[in-house]
Amino acid sequence: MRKKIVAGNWKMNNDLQESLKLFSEVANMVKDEVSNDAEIIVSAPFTNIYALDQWKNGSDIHDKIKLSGQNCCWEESGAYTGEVSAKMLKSIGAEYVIIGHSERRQYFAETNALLAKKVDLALKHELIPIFCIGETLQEREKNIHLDLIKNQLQEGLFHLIKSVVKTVVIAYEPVWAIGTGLTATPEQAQEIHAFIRQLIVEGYDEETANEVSILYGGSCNPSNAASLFSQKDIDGGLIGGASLKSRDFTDIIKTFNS
Ligand SMILES: O=C[C@H](O)COP(=O)(O)O
Repeated sequence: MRKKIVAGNWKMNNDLQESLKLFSEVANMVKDEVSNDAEIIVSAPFTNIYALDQWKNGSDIHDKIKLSGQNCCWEESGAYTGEVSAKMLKSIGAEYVIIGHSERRQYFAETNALLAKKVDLALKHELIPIFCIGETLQEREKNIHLDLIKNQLQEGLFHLIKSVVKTVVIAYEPVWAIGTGLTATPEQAQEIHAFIRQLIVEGYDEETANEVSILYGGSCNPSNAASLFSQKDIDGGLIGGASLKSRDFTDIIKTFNS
């Protein structure tokens, strides 16, 4: 059965002290207020993951919040100045890694073929990829968004065998909704999530499709999370801006209580 997941993507925000403060606030709120079994993930900047893992291990929340990287290199190791490998991430406590976020695709020209290599290395080092897909406004207006999403999955993820693909998390993030306040309506998001699940059925089978968690991302906040997460094929969220405020992030997690 697929997991319910709320993942916070801090992006390039929070220095070390700010990260420790926010993480401990979230951890304490989660401990006191969250009674559901949603998987909670914080995707912090590389530089702060080790310290957050140390803090976590010294606290009583241990496994309640998992750590994630926001990217990893497409190569195992070597002369790639500025890059961080999947193995390095695993060694400092990360259990997940975001791959193919639209900001990486846009600002770093990451292609589906490159992302497929990252997925393979993440899995090799026992990191669960959170594989991001989604269309721009122009692509939606041109009505090519379904083909685009299909390509992103076929080229970036569907090379995996069935037993492996079912362990991966997919995040559907319409680019036009990221950081804009323009959330997809629950119906718009559900339509695409159902389409994604159907593609998994076609590429693999129904059982596999039912195992894969598909998250929604794009201006998700405490006011709209419940209506989004109540959709049949939406298994949680990848949260940007609202994950930078402990109260908002915890309130989003708590929507799985209701
Ligand atoms: O990874 C998170 C997404 O880019 C969503 O960001 P946002 O919640 O700030 O729109």
